[in-house]
Amino acid sequence: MTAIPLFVMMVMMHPFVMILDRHRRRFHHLTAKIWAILTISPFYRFEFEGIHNLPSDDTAAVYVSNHQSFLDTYTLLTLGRSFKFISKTSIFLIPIIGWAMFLMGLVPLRRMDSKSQLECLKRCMDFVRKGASVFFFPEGTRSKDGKLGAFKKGAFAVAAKTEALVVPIALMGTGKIMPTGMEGILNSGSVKVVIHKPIKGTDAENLCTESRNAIADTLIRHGYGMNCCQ
Ligand SMILES: CCCCCCCCCCCCCCCC(=O)OC[C@@H](O)COP(=O)(O)O
Repeated sequence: MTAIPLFVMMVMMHPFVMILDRHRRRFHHLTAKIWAILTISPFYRFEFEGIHNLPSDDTAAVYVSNHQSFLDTYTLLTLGRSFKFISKTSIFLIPIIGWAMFLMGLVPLRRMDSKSQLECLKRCMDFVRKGASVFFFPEGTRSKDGKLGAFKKGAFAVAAKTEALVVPIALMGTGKIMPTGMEGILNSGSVKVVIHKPIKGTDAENLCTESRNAIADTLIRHGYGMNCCQ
């Protein structure tokens, strides 16, 4: 159980983090990276392709990826980038993990609540304008069959308004290891993450289509299907 000592360290360092690195909070993301590596390494191999496409950590960007499993966030945390996940509020209620998410500055979202959606997008634009990055799962929920679903436009509206880079990422294999609805089991398997070239633009529709097509191409190349054509 590595989370408790790491969380205590986060709490002790938090005042310094808020004084010295209020928006990106890189110390907390480094702690989360260590926690994620220690938590998943005993269970599955994970590899990254296209690491050279990752903007530097001091470049504000909007990261987007497909969503297959809770293991997606663990795997992405190992990248050590200080991007702020947009997360459904219920995950913030998990002891230690949720508290750490709060200290990291992750963004809560009540998915069915339009006021919360607006508040979430405002917070994301504020983060990006202050040099921090954000991470969206534009499908809004985990895929039940590994196939790519329709993308919501929120992430791309943030990028279009702030003219921040969009970094499309394709995740493969997490849904096989921990399928949606079967969080109690861990099947054997491995994970591959493909980081695509960043995209820039001021048209949210185009940013959405280009990002989804990049991710879809990779999923199709690796034998995953599509649930719908956006
Ligand atoms: C103390 C050690 C450090 C701990 C660091 C913890 C960091 C945890 C980061 C968690 C980020 C969670 C992002 C979740 C995004 C989200 O909310 O996606 C929705 C799906 O998932 C679940 O929805 P559904 O598939 O509809 O059930």
